[in-house]
Amino acid sequence: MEHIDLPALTRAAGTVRLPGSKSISNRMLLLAALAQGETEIRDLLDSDDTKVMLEALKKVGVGVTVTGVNAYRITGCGGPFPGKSGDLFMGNAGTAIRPLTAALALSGGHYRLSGVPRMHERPIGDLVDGLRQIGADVRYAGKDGFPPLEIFPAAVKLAAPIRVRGDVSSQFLTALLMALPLTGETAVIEMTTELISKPYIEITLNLMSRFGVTVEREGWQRFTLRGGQRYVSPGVVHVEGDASGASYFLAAGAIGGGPVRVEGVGRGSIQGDVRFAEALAVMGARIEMGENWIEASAPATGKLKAFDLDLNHIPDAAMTLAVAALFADGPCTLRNIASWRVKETDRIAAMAAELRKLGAAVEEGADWITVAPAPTYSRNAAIDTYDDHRMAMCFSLVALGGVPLRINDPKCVAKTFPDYFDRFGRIAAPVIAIDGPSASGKGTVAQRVAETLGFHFLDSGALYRLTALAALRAGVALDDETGVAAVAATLPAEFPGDRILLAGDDVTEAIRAEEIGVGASKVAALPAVRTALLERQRAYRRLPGLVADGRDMGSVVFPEAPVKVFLTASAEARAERRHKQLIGKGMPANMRPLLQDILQELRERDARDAARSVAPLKQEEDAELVDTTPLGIDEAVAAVLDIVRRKLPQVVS
Ligand SMILES: Nc1ncnc2c1ncn2[C@@H]1O[C@H](COP(=O)(O)OP(=O)(O)O)[C@@H](O)[C@H]1O
Ligand SMILES: Nc1ccn([C@H]2C[C@H](O)[C@@H](COP(=O)(O)OP(=O)(O)O)O2)c(=O)n1
Repeated sequence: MEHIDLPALTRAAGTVRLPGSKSISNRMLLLAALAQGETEIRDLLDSDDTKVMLEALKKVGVGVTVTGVNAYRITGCGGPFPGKSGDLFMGNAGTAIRPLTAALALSGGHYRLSGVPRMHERPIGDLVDGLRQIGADVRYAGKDGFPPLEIFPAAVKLAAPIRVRGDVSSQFLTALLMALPLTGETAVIEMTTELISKPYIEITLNLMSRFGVTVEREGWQRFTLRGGQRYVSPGVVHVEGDASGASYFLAAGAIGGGPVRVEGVGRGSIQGDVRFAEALAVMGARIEMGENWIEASAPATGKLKAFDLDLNHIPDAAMTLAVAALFADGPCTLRNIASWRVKETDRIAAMAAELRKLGAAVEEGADWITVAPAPTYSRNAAIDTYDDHRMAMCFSLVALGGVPLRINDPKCVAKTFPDYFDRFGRIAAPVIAIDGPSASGKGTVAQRVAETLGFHFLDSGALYRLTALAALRAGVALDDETGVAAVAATLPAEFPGDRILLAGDDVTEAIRAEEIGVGASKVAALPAVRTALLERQRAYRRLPGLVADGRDMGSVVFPEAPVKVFLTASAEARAERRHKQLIGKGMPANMRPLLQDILQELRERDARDAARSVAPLKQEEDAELVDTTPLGIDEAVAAVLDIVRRKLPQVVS
């Protein structure tokens, strides 16, 4: 069985940009397709389900243009689909087949809808019944009540209210609501059973109103769509981040100190799961919220509080609380979570079994679970995930309590969050930041420390050197800020083994040339260049940890680094090292700069790196000074490892 081993972690801090919400992505695609005008959709989720929707829309005559990363222009039909026939493959995308069935049934064409075998086991009968009540001609091509479906043109009549069940899936109601404006007539929907997952209907109503169609609602029983309303493109729309996915990172901030900020959901969010932040606040976590972001930090007291909460409104995100409960100051009870029993797995049973492996005392009932924290937890427990993405994601948080563990079958996160563990590493992997002037030994020491600890290594100077070299090769002047920033943003660099490639060309040696060092120092003074390289550097933060060397590792790129070292040496010692390095490389004496010239150039570079307006080279207040003037390489490495041992005792044995 594949697995991932998470080390004992102590601190989580940083920023995560969330992937787009699946529910919102597919609703927006359909509404944009039915609307009059062009809609620019930004931050669309890149997943199997959205691909299915995009392909289907193209087949029935909707204009789809890719305008950027996760950005599309949808040319709406201003009414029913113009393509009057089509064979549409829906994969296993519930959020595509349900609303499309309704919209196609009202488009006056002949269509077939099918999917993977599992899709043909997922019920759609309540929706088909609803559509048949208004005269739509939808037939089962396989088993009654399930896809595949065949749809024929039919005359629709809306005289009587449409009566549908609400207790199986709220997606049937969503599908009808989104499609009915195609008729142009007044339509009424009445629920025959209690509606579940109301927050999802709120999302539907909210998005419909953004496209100009309002629904009158009497409680959750009766919905009226007045006739004569049409969808009109609102122009540019952004897909919110996935709020359930946000819960892991917010809990990470609450358990691991924080602050952890998620971007893509916030006060303006229309997803019910943002209320997870309220539950964390009940646990004492400090929560801040903006229109489009939420930030979580540990309680001021340092200890999370026990809770007893009804979590019916946030069943998915609530799983995260069951794991956070391990670090609370008393037993925690999660109530009204019966739906856990019928999700990807029986989540109550699965949660109880895996929490017990860690040593927590767990009690469970039909629709509740109580987790009593233990003073210490078993190390290196192997957690099973039951093919349930949320089990894998929640249990990653255990590591932040300083408890190493194994997570089996981690790839199950692909269902909603394929790069979850990379993103988790970007807020939780410890960073050792080593900054200092040229030839202080940063690169040599950082690399050795990384090898000793088994950590990843970032030579940030190499990125500035690559930028300078790439700019020179492209004929871009090194003081052309916009031009060089564009080069930096699209740097075609690769780092196979010990080599460095630029557009496939081996430049490992070329970027070490003195004139490229000077060029690097010049382009590094341009703010737009620094911004262009920022995220690229942060992406190096991965588990089990990172050693990063440069000028602003501790101040700008990884300000939350738990270990910050300022490595320096006298200018004379550094000039001498560079001189020796050149001799060591076999540079002939007649081509070698004189020691005094190296010293002069080094002083000029120090001055430029320290005087620039953005991210100047300086010792941060929380960085420890290591002066290597009197030290050999081994001693310098030992000095840094001593600091790591003191600050991160769990990573050095
Ligand atoms: N503490 C030290 N004592 C002597 N020489 C050193 C020491 N640290 C590094 N060096 C040597 O100095 C040169 C420059 O070191 P490097 O790691 O490239 O510095 P930086 O990355 O800070 O520019 C290398 O040849 C390296 O072997
Ligand atoms: N994090 C960083 C790393 C390097 N730079 C700039 C400043 C340096 O003069 C150049 C080259 O960096 P590099 O670390 O490769 O240079 P040295 O080996 O220390 O001479 O890039 C920076 O501004 N910020």
